[in-house]
Amino acid sequence: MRIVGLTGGIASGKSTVSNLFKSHGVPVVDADLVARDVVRKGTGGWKKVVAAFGDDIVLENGEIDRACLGQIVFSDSTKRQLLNRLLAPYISFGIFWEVVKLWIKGSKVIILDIPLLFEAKMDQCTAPIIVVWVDPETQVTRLMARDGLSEEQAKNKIHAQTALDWKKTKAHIVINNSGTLEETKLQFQEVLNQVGRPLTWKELAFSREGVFWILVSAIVGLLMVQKNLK
Ligand SMILES: CC(C)(COP(=O)(O)OP(=O)(O)OC[C@H]1O[C@@H](n2cnc3c(N)ncnc32)[C@H](O)[C@@H]1O)[C@@H](O)C(=O)NCCC(=O)NCCS
Ligand SMILES: Nc1ncnc2c1ncn2[C@@H]1O[C@H](COP(=O)(O)OP(=O)(O)OP(=O)(O)O)[C@@H](O)[C@H]1O
Repeated sequence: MRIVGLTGGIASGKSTVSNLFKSHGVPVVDADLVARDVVRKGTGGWKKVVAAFGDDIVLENGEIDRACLGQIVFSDSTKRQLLNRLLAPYISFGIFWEVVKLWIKGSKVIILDIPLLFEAKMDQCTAPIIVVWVDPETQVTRLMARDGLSEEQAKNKIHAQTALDWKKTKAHIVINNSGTLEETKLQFQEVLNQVGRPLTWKELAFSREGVFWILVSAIVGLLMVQKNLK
């Protein structure tokens, strides 16, 4: 199985690119969705977060007030690190489980769309790594427009993440999403070809079929050895 890492900065265009993958039939594990699931009312993650940040971040319906928690953690790095530490085990397990489900289905190539790929050290389990890059001005403008933020709020969120230019240096593939959607789609075609090339032996061995054939070969080998010993 090939697990492709898709990362970037906030509002750099990860979801835009992951939607292109989905529309070409390539399954995507979205870490932001997993991160939402693990703090649903009553879950273990919810309990940890409420115990650490207090009832002020809980809405009347019992769910976490994400906007309020976001305001706290995006302007205070100590609190952000605390939130990351509390949720990391739940998010890692949630991602692992989503990958296992796709493995069981027989998917050979999957995309892991995760903003904190390097910070969570998940870059070690993914290859190739795609970084969706955007120039700093466009990033601020798109983030302000999408989330209705002031320039200061948008910059706070951007600076809460590892620099996008650094992530770019760690990428196997860079998609420059600073231009139009059409320009991004043109780059995407080439990326799709690269991602879809035949699996390596190692990737094949970790696919569902690979494990099946390894097991069959081991059983046949054992039977032959037993037969020869008789
Ligand atoms: C702070 C929270 C409540 C804000 O929720 P909100 O709905 O406003 O934003 P959403 O979850 O859609 O995230 C939007 C983007 O913010 C960025 N972001 C989210 N969490 C973090 C973080 N801890 N550090 C840096 N950037 C982050 C990502 O680029 C993400 O794509 C939420 O992001 C959260 O619970 N974050 C901690 C979990 C986490 O690490 N998520 C990232 C997935 S690995
Ligand atoms: N090439 C483009 N041209 C114009 N707008 C774009 C382009 N790419 C993305 N956008 C817009 O920019 C915003 C951010 O894009 P997107 O949601 O894909 O980013 P993201 O990296 O997934 O964000 P997040 O980190 O918050 O999950 C969206 O409103 C999207 O419609």
